Amino acid sequence: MRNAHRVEQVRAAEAELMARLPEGALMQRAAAGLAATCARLLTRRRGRVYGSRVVVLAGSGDNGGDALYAGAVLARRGARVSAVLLAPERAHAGGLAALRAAHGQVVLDQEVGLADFSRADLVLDGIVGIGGRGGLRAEAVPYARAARRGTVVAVDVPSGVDADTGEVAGVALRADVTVCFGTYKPGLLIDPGAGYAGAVQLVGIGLDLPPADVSALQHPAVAELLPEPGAESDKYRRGVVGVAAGSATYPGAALLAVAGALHGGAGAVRYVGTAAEEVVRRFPETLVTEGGPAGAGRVQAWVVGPGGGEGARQALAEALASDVPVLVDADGLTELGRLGPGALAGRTAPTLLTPHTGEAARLLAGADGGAPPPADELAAARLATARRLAAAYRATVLLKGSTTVVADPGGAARVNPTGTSWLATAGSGDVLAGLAGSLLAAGLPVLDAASVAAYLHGLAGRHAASTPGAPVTALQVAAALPAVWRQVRASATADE
Ligand SMILES: NC(=O)C1=CN([C@@H]2O[C@H](COP(=O)(O)OP(=O)(O)OC[C@H]3O[C@@H](n4cnc5c(N)ncnc54)[C@H](O)[C@@H]3O)[C@@H](O)[C@H]2O)[C@@H](O)CC1
Ligand SMILES: [K+]
Repeated sequence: MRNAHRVEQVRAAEAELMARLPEGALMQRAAAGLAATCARLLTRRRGRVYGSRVVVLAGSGDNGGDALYAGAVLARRGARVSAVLLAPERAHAGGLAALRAAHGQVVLDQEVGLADFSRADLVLDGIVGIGGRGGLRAEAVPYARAARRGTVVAVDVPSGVDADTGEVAGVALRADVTVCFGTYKPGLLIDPGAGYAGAVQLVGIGLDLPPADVSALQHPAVAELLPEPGAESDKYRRGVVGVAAGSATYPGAALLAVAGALHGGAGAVRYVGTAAEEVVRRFPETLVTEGGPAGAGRVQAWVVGPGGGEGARQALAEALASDVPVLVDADGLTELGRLGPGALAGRTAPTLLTPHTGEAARLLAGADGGAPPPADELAAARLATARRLAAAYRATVLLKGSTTVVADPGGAARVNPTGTSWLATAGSGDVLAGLAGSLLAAGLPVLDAASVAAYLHGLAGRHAASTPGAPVTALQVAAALPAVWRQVRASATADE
């Protein structure tokens, strides 16, 4: 599990540790870790550190201090290091002195700085870290825009990315590698910020941290959560997932949701809706029932809404009246947006909403009574949007898109690290809904079911795309689920 903490949590932990350590010790730890990563990258790129060109972009705070100290270490190993000071009168005094003592150059002319930047083997972005507010200031913008040939290493966070949210106001430095200190920051895991961070490496500095603000699953945690049948399990004990999906207009959604559900670990899939004939023809193992969820017999979770069309309203009402977890997707979300949060008020079991940003906009409008906010604004503030919806509907929300975010009404949040743009294909959301519903029926808590589903779905998208090396269909994503399930399980066995 990758755990990320907000700036205020990091600051509190740092203050507590600094009080027990000699002055500057923490910065030395950070700078040493940073310099070690830079040396590795230079060695990989040029065979050695000696003689390589390194540019340090140093802002006015401690982030610049880290970068200057790391620059000094590289200069002592023979790198030709120049530091571009973006606020010369406020540059970190200790870091600057260390760099000068190691015979590093200081550049004050922007033209020269930009030329150095463009031809450096390695650039250290120490303009601003967790103390950054708002977008990059004007003097730093040319560096974010300039062409460059070398590797950019961001110090703690790419400058211009909001550490708490991943939001980017204006331009930001695009890094190949980000070396962060003490803990991951949410902004390194959530797009658009995650897209600027490149590969993220964590350097421990000994912080004693509270529970994470946001976390991202990795293989071992997913492997532990995957449901596994015990010796006693029959199909009913393993859980039955009910899928109310598809309509005369969209029969395909039924097939795709069932395909996802069949691979999610529930013991059986019960389909209700108008596409029963097609479903059984394609997936004979599916149980089918005429009518709606109310008359369908006992299930352990409902999936309602994919391709639901005109029947979505009734199916939603019947599923929500049950006392089992309900996943609401697609047309079900449109209906829920019309009804507002009151429709979930009487629920005794968890509800999971799986909107993309357009559906999220309609849900927010349903909660606030206003006009739907622009979907691109919601996409740019993914964490805040998911949390806002979770709070308004008192439901767990899986907000789909580039970096899928899952937020619980209690405040816990997970971000999905396996996403891929291959999943932006018709019907892929139906597969995800079925998969997550199946994990709910198998007994996973709702935050786990949602985040494990997003994780497997992302891996399956990558797997399916890599096999033909071409665009994938949603059915191919569903078909890849067993392979990625095995891959995750195998990695856990290898770790044991
Ligand atoms: N506090 C600590 O103990 C440690 C801090 N460390 C480093 O210190 C950083 C935090 O240092 P600071 O609190 O000094 O903050 P930063 O260095 O991140 O930024 C604050 C400075 O940048 C300026 N600034 C704010 N927004 C800006 C913007 N948009 N564009 C340009 N300049 C802007 C501010 O005027 C201020 O001078 C961390 O990110 C990390 O790199 C590490 O050395 C580890 C230990
Ligand atoms: K930075």
